[in-house]
Amino acid sequence: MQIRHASHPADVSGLPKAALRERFVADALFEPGEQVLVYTHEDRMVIGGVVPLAGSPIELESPAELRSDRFCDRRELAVVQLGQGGTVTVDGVEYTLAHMDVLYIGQGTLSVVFAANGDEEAAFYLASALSFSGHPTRLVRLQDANTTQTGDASTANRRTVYKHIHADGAQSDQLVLGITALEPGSVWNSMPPHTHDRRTEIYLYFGLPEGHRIQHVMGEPDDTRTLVLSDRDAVISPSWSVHFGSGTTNYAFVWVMAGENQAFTDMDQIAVTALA
Ligand SMILES: O=C(O)C(=O)C[C@H](O)C(=O)CO
Ligand SMILES: [Zn+2]
Repeated sequence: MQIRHASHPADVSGLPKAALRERFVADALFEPGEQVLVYTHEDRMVIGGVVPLAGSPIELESPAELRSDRFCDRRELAVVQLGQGGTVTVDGVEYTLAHMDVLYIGQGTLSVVFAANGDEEAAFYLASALSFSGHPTRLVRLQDANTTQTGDASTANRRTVYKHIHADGAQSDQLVLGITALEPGSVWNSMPPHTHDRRTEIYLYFGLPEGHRIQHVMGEPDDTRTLVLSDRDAVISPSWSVHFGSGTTNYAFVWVMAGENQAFTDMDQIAVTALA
């Protein structure tokens, strides 16, 4: 498992671009036939990818760094289907996840097995936080997620925000998770920008066609840094950092938060004119 340390904003300001990427970007998460995990000390979140091949299920392993027999001994886990479909079997109960469906798996779960469904591509994105009170495992299909339309085509930020795991949806200890999808012609996410000093947030961009890129912006509002990201790259946003970006076409991303509270609207809005 890769380990990323927590960062102070003053250290990040002058980091060379390669070091900035090493600290905050997680790429190559989706390797055929493998489980890839990244641990960040920012709110002790873990993200990763599992890509089972047809006929070869993958059982979630607990990395040595967690010092726990099973991955969910002290953790809750969210699984998002980024591919076409696949199944997740949680303590013997099988759930089928279609594209953009999310499965919440509670702390105390003993076994999690990922499998492909025939020839469909199964690409499971994993996001986890510490948890000490096992909430029930729950499948939230895309069509059952809380849905909000926001932004405007005239400012190229028309988008749909789907919330799967949140205070009024699937219950969790810390995780708040959803998916935002930009409409054709709209490219700006999370615009106008915000911070939330009470929560870390991680974005995983997907649905970006071949040949396109995302310009992701992080850093303190008056000292921003830019990262060029590709399809299925993730980027860690410490609680002090803005997190917004623009694509060369429309795209979607999974956002997941953990920390002090679960109030989605607890954001400190930042005027576009205050960015530097
Ligand atoms: O496009 C958006 O706006 C978002 O998706 C914002 C994220 O959900 C977020 O940053 C929540 O704190
Ligand atoms: Zn946010």
